[in-house]
Amino acid sequence: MAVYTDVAADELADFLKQYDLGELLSYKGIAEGVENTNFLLHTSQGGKQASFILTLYEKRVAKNDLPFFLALMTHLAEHGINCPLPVKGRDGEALRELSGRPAAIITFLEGMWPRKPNVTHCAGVGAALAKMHLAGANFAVRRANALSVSGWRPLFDAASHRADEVQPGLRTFLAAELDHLSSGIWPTDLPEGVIHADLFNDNVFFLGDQLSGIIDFTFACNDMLAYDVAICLNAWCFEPDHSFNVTKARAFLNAYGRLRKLSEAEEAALPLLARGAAIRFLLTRLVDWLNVPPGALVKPKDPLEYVRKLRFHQSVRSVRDYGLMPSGLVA
Ligand SMILES: Nc1ncnc2c1ncn2[C@@H]1O[C@H](COP(=O)(O)OP(=O)(O)OP(=O)(O)O)[C@@H](O)[C@H]1O
Ligand SMILES: N[C@@H](CCO)C(=O)O
Repeated sequence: MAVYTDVAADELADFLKQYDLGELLSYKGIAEGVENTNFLLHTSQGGKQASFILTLYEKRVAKNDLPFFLALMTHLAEHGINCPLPVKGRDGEALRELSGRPAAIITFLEGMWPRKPNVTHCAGVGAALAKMHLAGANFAVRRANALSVSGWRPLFDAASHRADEVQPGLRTFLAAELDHLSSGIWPTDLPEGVIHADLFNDNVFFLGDQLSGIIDFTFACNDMLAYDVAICLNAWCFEPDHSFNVTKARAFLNAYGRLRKLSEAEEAALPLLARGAAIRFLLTRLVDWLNVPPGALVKPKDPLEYVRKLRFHQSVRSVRDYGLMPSGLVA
């Protein structure tokens, strides 16, 4: 996360009076991330210290969607997924307002996100993603994916006139890819469920090589489960020089498939879904790159990383290129 909205100490102390979290010892803004404002809080109660995360929801989050995210975290935690839990105030409410923004406190998760993901991390993520998909199966609340195909064109329109400032030719490249993906080829009949939709390495915590939990459900929604797999292929299976690491992909896909087997149709759609996932993050990054709010504590993420990833997916012919032997074929 980042810090877009400042919170004064007395304002926060007043805010915390609505909770049973004890006395505020300290708080600080978290510079990581790009979407929302986050603070790490330390409180003390009866001589015991505790840590929490306070989130102020910013630009891309619709207020009406917040109950979905908070209920989802509770549901997943109740179904064996280690994720933060929303903290309720004395009035039983987890969602309220602070500094003019919707705000919630969530529990602190131990662990570190991996700066240099290895094959073991990728396998851990595959298993965690499959567990999350299975755990979300009976979650009754629904939220459409605002950042699927129909959400990409408005992002393009907002940024395309300046795209060539970031890389010459980028506008034409994006326009052609968008036309292709919105030409009626996007799958509509693959298995759906609750997806995380942003399971990047900074949203997955590990203790050593052991996955300890997942965070940041502010893009979670109902969509194709295989689309979440495609997002992770983008986020976890490329090297810092943006070359694709098929060993990581194989480890990730095999670990996922051991818990939730991809159907033949899902496997066949994976290259297309990976292209869609790449353009989704390319576009949000491009918009953010060109629109850093003055004074915000945030480091925008590089959109061009996703141009290279997208070019790779454009060259993929089947899941074999992702390290998987297609179902139905004998190895
Ligand atoms: N429940 C938590 N427990 C511990 N640390 C947390 C927790 N939630 C957030 N953090 C810390 O805050 C950072 C940013 O959080 P988060 O990824 O939710 O922000 P964001 O702005 O939504 O980021 P992104 O750019 O990934 O969308 C995390 O990388 C982590 O260091
Ligand atoms: N995980 C995203 C940021 C949040 O949407 C990215 O790396 O672009």
